Amino acid sequence: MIEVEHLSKRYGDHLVVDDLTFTVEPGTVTGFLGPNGAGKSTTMRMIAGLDAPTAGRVLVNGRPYPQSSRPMAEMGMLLDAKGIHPGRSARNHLLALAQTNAIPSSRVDEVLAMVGLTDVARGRVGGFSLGMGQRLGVATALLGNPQVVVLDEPVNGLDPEGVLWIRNLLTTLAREGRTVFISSHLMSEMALTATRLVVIGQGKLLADTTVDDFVADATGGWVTVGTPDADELAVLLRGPAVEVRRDGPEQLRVTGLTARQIGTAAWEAHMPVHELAAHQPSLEEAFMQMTRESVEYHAADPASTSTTSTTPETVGAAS
Ligand SMILES: Nc1ncnc2c1ncn2[C@@H]1O[C@H](COP(=O)(O)OP(=O)(O)OP(=O)(O)O)[C@@H](O)[C@H]1O
Repeated sequence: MIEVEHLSKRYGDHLVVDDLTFTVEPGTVTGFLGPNGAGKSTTMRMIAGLDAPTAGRVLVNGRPYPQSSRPMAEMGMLLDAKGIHPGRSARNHLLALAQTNAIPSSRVDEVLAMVGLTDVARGRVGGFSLGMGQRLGVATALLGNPQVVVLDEPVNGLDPEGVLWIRNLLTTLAREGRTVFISSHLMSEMALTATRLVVIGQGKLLADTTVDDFVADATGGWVTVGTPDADELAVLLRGPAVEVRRDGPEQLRVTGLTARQIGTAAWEAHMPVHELAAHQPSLEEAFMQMTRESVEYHAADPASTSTTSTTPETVGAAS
């Protein structure tokens, strides 16, 4: 379990993490979301004890992580997959870590097999692709068979097969009762992998909920209604908070009412309905809605910037 309690981090006059409190429970994959610069990596670094909080604290399995006597068995982390010496082989990198952490060397071959690097384990890490480096980072995180796994952007650089692999791996780790905390910019991936979400914006907690509730709470859903009485039903349904749009000769798009309310209204008015389909916003749409106010780096409208130069901020568009 990871307990983040009133955690803050200030760099100069910039409050990068602002009084964050949340708990990451064992047995589930929890996604960590926020626009660029929201403070996710800084929070993960404080969880790892790599950055000292300005205020508040983080407990990993009940105590500050730097106090752990068996750190690699307590928590495995992937924070920067590039932080491995390029001249070393993957196997030697893992062996060195195993030796200094009292981990049997047989575990090295085990994790190499788990991440699919057995065949290239004796090759120099400097020659690895981004995806291979990412796999080695995951192998490093899992070396101590940790109870808590924290991965910053684990999907980065992985091909579709790799994405599927990491999704299955994370789900299996959670099913084994471990605490799994991952950040990702890929919303569709997060929707498939995580069951809980912690969302932050400008360092502040915006949501700590399940993926299902996060999407259900977002506005922007609509109901498609198919009926030969489209004009009459549109008149019946329209109201101050209800918008009805014609999508086809026998099709309406209704916002502001549930499928159940529409079905009941049509039935009471004796109007036949041959299609009634509720559309929920995607996780991506829900995320954009929630974080719109706290996005630090907005992409400029291309139409309005066609004659101006592009600044670094506009390149780093919010994802
Ligand atoms: N060592 C540092 N010194 C000063 N400012 C920093 C430092 N580290 C991070 N920041 C600032 O803190 C803010 C949050 O950065 P952080 O990397 O934690 O965000 P993030 O949510 O991980 O972003 P991204 O999604 O782009 O990776 C940014 O404005 C960043 O410039």
